[in-house]
Amino acid sequence: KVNKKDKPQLPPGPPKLPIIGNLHQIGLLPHQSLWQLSKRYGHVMLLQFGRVPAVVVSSAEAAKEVLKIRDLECCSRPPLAGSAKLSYNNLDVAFSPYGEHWREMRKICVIKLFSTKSVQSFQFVRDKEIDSLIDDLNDSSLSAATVDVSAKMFALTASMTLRTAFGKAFGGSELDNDRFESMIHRAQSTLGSFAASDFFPYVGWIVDWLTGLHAKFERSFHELDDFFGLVIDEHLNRIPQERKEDLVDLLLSIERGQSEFGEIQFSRDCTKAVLMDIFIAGVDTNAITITWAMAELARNPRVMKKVQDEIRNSLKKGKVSESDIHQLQYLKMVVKETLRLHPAAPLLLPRESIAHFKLADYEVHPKTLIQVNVWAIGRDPNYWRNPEEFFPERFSDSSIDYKGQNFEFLPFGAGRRGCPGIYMAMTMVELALANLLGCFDWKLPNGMKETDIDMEEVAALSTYKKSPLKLVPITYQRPSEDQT
Ligand code: HEM
Repeated sequence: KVNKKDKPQLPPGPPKLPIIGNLHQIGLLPHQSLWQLSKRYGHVMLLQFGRVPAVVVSSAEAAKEVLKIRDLECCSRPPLAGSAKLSYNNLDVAFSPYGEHWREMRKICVIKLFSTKSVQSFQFVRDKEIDSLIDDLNDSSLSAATVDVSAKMFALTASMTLRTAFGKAFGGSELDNDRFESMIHRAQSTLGSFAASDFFPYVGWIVDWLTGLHAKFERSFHELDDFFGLVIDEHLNRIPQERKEDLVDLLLSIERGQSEFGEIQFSRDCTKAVLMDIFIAGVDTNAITITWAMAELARNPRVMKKVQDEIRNSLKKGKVSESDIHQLQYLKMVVKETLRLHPAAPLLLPRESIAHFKLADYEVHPKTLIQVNVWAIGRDPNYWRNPEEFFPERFSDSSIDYKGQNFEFLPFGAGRRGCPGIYMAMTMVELALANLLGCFDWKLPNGMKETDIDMEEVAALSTYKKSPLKLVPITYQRPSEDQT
């Protein structure tokens, strides 16, 4: 006889329907549906997505257990159809399961591609892109034109990433801006899709064929693959004198065995899979963060003025450069506050347990999908006073940072699978924002009030602002005594 007290207890969760389990309870914004469910069933809850058990974590304490104390048990990724397709069968970093391949690929990212030294070596790229952005916005200011900030920020981060990774500008000959943007969004939506084959083994693929999801995955894969193939061919055919080393050159040298990373077979597909990660992780997340920050500032004129004053008074010059950013403490708080309310990946990337373990006294079995709702944790009144308010001052005199040590604030995740691109991301985001705010004042278009700014979200792999943010830039004229 087993005493009831000694029986392993599974986490609580909502009742489920036959076959689909709880899938019907996940709406278009899964982080919000899961947040509502967690209010009823607790900060560690168990759901069933078709045949797959899923544990959803919605508190800092449980997040710490998953991402720190039990990191090793929780650091794999589930085999999902969309990500497997785009990552050349999980040859990349972000979606590959825990193991030797992932460890080596991650090492390449941390030591080579996204290291401080590598990011700093591309400062000239970011400088040039900021110059063109400022010129462009000055033109809009002259004609008092309304600017689509969301689209501009996408173009900016796409150009910065493309030129860093591929040595080529956004809107090059093969891909115009619109095609490039839809290619990225299609890939995002492929990676963020719920495929029937993910949750219904053996039969789900039939549903994916019938609904056209399979064809969507194939299309997205082929357009990315063709693009990467073209870029790689261009690099291979370049005459040596024209070479200016970018991330593709680095990956090709690893492929040729000309580097210290010899533990895995680094094939052409590995190169393409890492390029896919850089694209997907690097472009949209940064653009989304800058756009949310601008939307919050446009809604909060007090904060907008305070951050502009900081930039203009402490730097006493027009364009802000990277070496100036450390002086802008309030700007850094604005970025943190944006990441708290609008983490680009509100449920992080999905994890999968690889062993049996206990979480808050509940049993978790191997092969359980694990989702950490950092969006809900960032809005939890247990950790944040007036959590819905955009109030960057909450970070002054506080050591809370986004680097994965403070579990109430996890926009980049934490632990072994935490984001390795934090430095690259923050360099781009802070530089772009400092220049948007230092060089321009921002007005709302005709007759619009602050409260009219729509903050609705759309979820794909990342969660972005549903309606594009439209604002009118006005070039800031520095008072003449400051012009030195
Ligand atoms: C504001 C910008 C960004 C945000 C909010 C962000 C957020 C995240 C999050 C939440 C994860 C999953 C962490 C986890 O599972 O614990 C992640 C993973 C990752 N990010 Fe970022 N990221 C950003 C920018 C970047 C950039 C610029 C790069 C590089 C180009 C990058 C590369 C990656 C990679 C490769 C992974 C997978 C790591 C792994 O599975 O080992 N990210 N990021």
